[in-house]
Amino acid sequence: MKKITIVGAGRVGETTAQILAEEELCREVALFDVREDVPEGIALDIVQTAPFFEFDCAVHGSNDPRILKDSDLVIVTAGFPRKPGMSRADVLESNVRVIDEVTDHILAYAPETMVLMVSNPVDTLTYRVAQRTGWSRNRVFGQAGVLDASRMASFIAQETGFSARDITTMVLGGHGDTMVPVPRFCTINGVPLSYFLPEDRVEAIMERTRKGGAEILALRKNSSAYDAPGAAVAAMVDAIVNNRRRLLPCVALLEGEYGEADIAMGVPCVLGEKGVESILELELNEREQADFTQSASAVRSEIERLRDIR
Ligand SMILES: NC(=O)C1=CN([C@@H]2O[C@H](COP(=O)(O)OP(=O)(O)OC[C@H]3O[C@@H](n4cnc5c(N)ncnc54)[C@H](O)[C@@H]3O)[C@@H](O)[C@H]2O)C=CC1
Ligand SMILES: O=C([O-])CC(=O)C(=O)O
Repeated sequence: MKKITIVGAGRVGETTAQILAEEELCREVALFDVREDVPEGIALDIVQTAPFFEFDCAVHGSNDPRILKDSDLVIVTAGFPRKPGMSRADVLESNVRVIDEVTDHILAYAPETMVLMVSNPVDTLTYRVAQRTGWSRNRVFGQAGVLDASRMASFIAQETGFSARDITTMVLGGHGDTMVPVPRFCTINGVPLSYFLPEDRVEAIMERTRKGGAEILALRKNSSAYDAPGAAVAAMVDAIVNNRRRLLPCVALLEGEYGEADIAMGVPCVLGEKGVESILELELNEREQADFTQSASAVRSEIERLRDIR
């Protein structure tokens, strides 16, 4: 992949840019932000780490949206993070305005690109971008489940003492308090989680995962998470640029899968060079499906609020 543009040179945008450059996941990382001079400053700072990390990927920043030209992938991290005590949905109205403006830049300057949404509430804003662009669902998708699954894996690692490298987890649904961790699909090097942990501990880990973003926000105080979010976005980028066809939970537009349509939310997807190549429809048990449906209602109520925003 030649060029990746990150829109929103804030905490998540900067962390992501640094990882993309370090891992040489493209030849050029571009940063766009409305804060005067800031994207140029961040780009310069990242470029100066090149001798340490031994990369020669170019990094540029600008306040001019024409920097989006020729992007193969645009990652959108622009907009307001929530503050302690708020839900992600509480920034919907403020962030829709930002995202509509960003989408118009994408349509004007990068009409051939794929779009990876990060800004919250990510399910509803992914839906908004898909509606406004009219692009096919392989090209417009979002990051949530990769992060939520990594949180769940880290909690399981702490609880069991096993390496996080050996832990595979699955979190579906909307990226909010109704997200759906699925312990039935979690293993430690292929061994089901239930072999190691009793049900009440698994339930506690599921609950901590659902509140994982809020836990960090409460501790960091002036910022929501950005280290693990940046790494999660980079993992998705790696799957795309290397055409790995990884099975990852992504925010995707549903067309009947899991009994839902006209909505974007987290489902297991095959992620490769064309973006979301397909959606895997797992057979959920009764509780998992009920939780997924409840999560879809929460996302749908946000999507309904979009109608009142001009
Ligand atoms: N999907 C996920 O898993 C995660 C999503 N997020 C979300 O990502 C977003 C960014 O979070 P942070 O980086 O911590 O926030 P931040 O406040 O550090 O950065 C946001 C940046 O967006 C820029 N911006 C605002 N309006 C813009 C516009 N019209 N065009 C271009 N840039 C614009 C701001 O100037 C700022 O630099 C938030 O909505 C947050 O909730 C954060 C972590 C994980
Ligand atoms: O908690 C937030 O608002 C940011 C986010 O989405 C996360 O860290 O999961």
